[in-house]
Amino acid sequence: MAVYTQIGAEAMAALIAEFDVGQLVSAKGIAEGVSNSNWLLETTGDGAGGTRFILTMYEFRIELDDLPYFLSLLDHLAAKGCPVPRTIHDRDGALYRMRPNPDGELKALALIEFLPGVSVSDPTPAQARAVGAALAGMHTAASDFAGTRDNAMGLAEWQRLFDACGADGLAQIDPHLASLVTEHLPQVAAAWPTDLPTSVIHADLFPDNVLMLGDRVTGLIDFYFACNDLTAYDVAVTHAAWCFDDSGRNFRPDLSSALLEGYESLRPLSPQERAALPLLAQGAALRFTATRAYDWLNTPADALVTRKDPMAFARRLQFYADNQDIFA
Ligand SMILES: Nc1ncnc2c1ncn2[C@@H]1O[C@H](COP(=O)(O)OP(=O)(O)OP(=O)(O)O)[C@@H](O)[C@H]1O
Ligand SMILES: N[C@@H](CCO)C(=O)O
Repeated sequence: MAVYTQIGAEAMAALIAEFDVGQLVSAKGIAEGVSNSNWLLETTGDGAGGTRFILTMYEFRIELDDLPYFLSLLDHLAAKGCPVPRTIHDRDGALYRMRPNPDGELKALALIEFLPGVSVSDPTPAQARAVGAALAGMHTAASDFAGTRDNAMGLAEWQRLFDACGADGLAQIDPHLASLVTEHLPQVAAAWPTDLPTSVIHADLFPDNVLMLGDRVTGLIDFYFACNDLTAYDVAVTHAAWCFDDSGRNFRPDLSSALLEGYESLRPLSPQERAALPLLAQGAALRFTATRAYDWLNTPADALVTRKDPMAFARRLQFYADNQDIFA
């Protein structure tokens, strides 16, 4: 569940009155997600258009200084026709508001447009193709976005997270994990490209961050890892997230070709980008192995969240290292 902070009906109505969206009709906490508290709101809907909105209270992990980047990126992409929720500005034009939670801690809150659709758990090639095209559309549409943000989840951070886990911690997860990391991380780091095109990237485009109706992408959400980095790395992250079963044991070549075809229908990869994909995909697998391993060891047993299996991405790492020809 992800509603960490309770907001009473009167306080919610008063908060919503700060936006030109009509009066509050209902507010329901959303169970999905782990980082923030989210509510689905329905209003009588006057000014800003629409009657359904997502209210997010930023609880952990997000730096306040990064919020203008994330929220104005949504506006930029939505204005260019990408299936991305726009930010509803308050009556003063602000992208977010600050509000004390019941413990008196100031928290940031933002209202964004609700988009229809569901997250698929067993994608078809047609859906993978549509996701590839939506990713390319996003990269292209962001090319004139003025904001910049470094990738806080880049190579140096993977290294830091693995170090924090320690060899013993990694061995607790799986006896082979430490040697897998020691074998691949230095090689990937040494060969990491520096001369490929960069852009705004989503950096976490997993199926649960894509809303779909049939074969159509209706929403790209959760831009809270978005940053400026190698464009092809985002393709690699999306590939790692979409082209295997959850356990990482079974690669799906049909989804892989569909995703890449969809991507290249809008933004063809350069020969250099394509040649780098095997390495970038190993990097993507290392990134999610690192964060999942760290969370595995550091999430208290009574926490509300379900830990995600690091080995699902360690298996992808091994697969990408052993099968570099899949991107040829
Ligand atoms: N704009 C939107 N339109 C419709 N539903 C949305 C929208 N934004 C978020 N949601 C719903 O809220 C859920 C949680 O959102 P989100 O993934 O942003 O939360 P989070 O706490 O940041 O999650 P994560 O665990 O991925 O860090 C999503 O799974 C989706 O069901
Ligand atoms: N999408 C990530 C969580 C957010 O970084 C994962 O599945 O590990």
